Amino acid sequence: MNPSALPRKQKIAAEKPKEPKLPNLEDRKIPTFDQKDVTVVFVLGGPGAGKGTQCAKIKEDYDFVHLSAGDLLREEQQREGSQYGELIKSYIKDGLIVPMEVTIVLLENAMKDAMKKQNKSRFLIDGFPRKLDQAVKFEEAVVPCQFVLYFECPEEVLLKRLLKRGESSGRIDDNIESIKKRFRVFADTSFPVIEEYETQGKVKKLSCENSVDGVYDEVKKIFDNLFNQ
Ligand SMILES: Nc1ncnc2c1ncn2[C@@H]1O[C@H](COP(=O)(O)OP(=O)(O)O)[C@@H](O)[C@H]1O
Ligand SMILES: O=c1ccn([C@@H]2O[C@H](COP(=O)(O)OP(=O)(O)O)[C@@H](O)[C@H]2O)c(=O)[nH]1
Ligand SMILES: [Mg+2]
Repeated sequence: MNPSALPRKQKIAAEKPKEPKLPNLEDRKIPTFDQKDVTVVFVLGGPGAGKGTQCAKIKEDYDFVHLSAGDLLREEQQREGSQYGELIKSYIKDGLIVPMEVTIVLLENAMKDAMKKQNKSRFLIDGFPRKLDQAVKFEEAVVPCQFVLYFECPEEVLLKRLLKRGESSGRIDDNIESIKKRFRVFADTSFPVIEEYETQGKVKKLSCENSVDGVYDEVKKIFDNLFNQ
């Protein structure tokens, strides 16, 4: 149908939705928080490595707040009236990395909220940063991380776990097509973040092939050394 034949209201709906305006972080050169007051641990690993599972256990034992970047993005995607809903959905489905401005603002707001309402100062940031520029910007604008907890895992183990999780997660990216894209993005874009932190001597690497409790025993060795229970 010729769009000029449509009444005005329908014409607008037929147009491609405009890209939403992103928060501007360019001028944010001074971190919001001082590293002396706020502890951030980045928890990284391929999709399905067990980041969320282990963070749920750590937060119980060591008084951390668990902030999953993926969960915050999914919440924002579903929030009524969000200008980023469509954008987030399409990036997640394709396993791509949502523009960092959106994720950083969601994380920073969640941190402020937990500090104010729960008086917390220790944060596990799960599944972020997934790209070098995100790591640089977060440390510049929010707070530098103390260290990176990296769960190493072969792809065949990750694949098995994700397909199993997909039976009940309802996630639009726990299907074979999206999983393959996520593996590619992890290897090409996210792994360099871990390599960069390795050069800074900040990575604590663990295998995640053991049972949940077996992996957690290794996690505990690291956290017992650093934090009071
Ligand atoms: N050590 C483990 N052994 C077996 N299955 C695990 C282990 N850790 C997590 N899982 C399962 O694998 C899936 C992915 O774990 P999850 O914590 O969601 O990983 P991530 O957040 O890294 O994607 C979940 O279904 C979880 O129950
Ligand atoms: O900092 C982030 C974290 C997540 N994501 C998106 O959210 C998806 C799911 O991330 P999550 O960490 O929840 O997946 P997991 O690794 O836990 O399976 C990713 O594939 C990305 O599309 C993103 O864009 N930026
Ligand atoms: Mg997760």
